[in-house]
Amino acid sequence: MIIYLGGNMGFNLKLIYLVLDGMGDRLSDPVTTLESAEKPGLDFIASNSKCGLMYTVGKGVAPESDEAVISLLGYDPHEVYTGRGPLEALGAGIPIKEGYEVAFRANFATVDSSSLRIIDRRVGRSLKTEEARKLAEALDKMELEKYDGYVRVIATIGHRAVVVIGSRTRRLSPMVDNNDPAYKRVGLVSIANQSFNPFLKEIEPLDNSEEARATAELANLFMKKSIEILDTHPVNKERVKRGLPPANALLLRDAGGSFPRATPLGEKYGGRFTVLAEMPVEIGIGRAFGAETIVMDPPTGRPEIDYKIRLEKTFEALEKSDIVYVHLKGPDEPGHDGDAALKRKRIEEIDRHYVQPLLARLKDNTALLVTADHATPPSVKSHTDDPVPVAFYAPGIKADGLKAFSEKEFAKGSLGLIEHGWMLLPMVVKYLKE
Ligand SMILES: O=C(O)[C@H](O)COP(=O)(O)O
Repeated sequence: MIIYLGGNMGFNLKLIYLVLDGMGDRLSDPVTTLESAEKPGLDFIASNSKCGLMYTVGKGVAPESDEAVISLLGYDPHEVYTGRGPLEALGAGIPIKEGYEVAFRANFATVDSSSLRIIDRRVGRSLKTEEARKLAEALDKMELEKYDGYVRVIATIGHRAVVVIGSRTRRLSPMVDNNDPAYKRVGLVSIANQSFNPFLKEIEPLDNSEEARATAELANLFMKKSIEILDTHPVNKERVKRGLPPANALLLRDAGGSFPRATPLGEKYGGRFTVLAEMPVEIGIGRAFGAETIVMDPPTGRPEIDYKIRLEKTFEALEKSDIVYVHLKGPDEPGHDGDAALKRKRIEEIDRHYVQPLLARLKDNTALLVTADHATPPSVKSHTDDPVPVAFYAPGIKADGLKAFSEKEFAKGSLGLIEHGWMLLPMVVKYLKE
């Protein structure tokens, strides 16, 4: 990975780029989570910034986080994207052999093992990372009967995992469908389905190549064998005894067989670029795009401690960087679960323990850009294509003086409606260098 070590090329201001995962709701929601939350820090930013709304990838696209984050970093995902699987693999520290291996993002899930009906795509969010590790170990290095095939399975955080399907002798292809019906594959990109038939699908090749056919066959072989092994695994037996759902299948999505080839972040913006991330996919993006990438431990459930650590790391990184991108997962999960009260609490926690103390310490050599990678409205329980709020605060900037940090209020902002997330950062960097 290339990390740009060049000096600060003309930055007059440094930048903290704060992205709150899934923070936005629907513009059409009667009251959005942001509107109902107590968040004096974000509201201060709203009244002292230039504000607007932004489609993070484009109108009509309900993006997954990875394509949205790539876009927020200033790259058109249609040009550089190679699938989420390899980014998750890079985040988990797994190399992939381009041409002979295909990586998928995977979810441990609960299914009815005879009908293959999906009971819960995330094992009720009750699977501990330690349990997932044991289950993954039972599947990892599985040999497949065809095409000299084999599998790597690595658990990452909670129910999340990476699955790599490989062949020792045959070339494989990422052009295969998801077996996870919650995401529709369009080319290499996946789009969240707002409703779907809850059954595990067979993986289909997406083109007529031998490589795609072989990859789909190997993935389906793995699926069958993995359900047999998981269903009777002691971790699952123990979970069922305790009244918990078993993690007895893996949902695969977002196959990819290579890493993005793009100008590294530091070189693109002519400065030192750091990414602070807690989830494997954002860690993978930081690494794939050549940023200095700082891994934050997953949240412990004690926000006052977790955000204090994140804040310290932000300021440490700022010492050595021109741009520090900080990705906080907080609001996204309760959005997916339709839990509006918890989403509100997550935003309030970030405000109290991260944003307010950050504002108190912000020096006049630093600007702040705050937005979300997509909306995850509790009213929909999935990502949507709604535009998200974006605020740019810089010392001395002519602010819009908006009353609150919210979707509807930001529709009045001077930044207007930004059509693509990738337009934002180049514009901001130009300002930082003026
Ligand atoms: O939480 C995650 O990993 C993703 O952002 C959402 O993925 P999911 O729909 O599989 O929960």
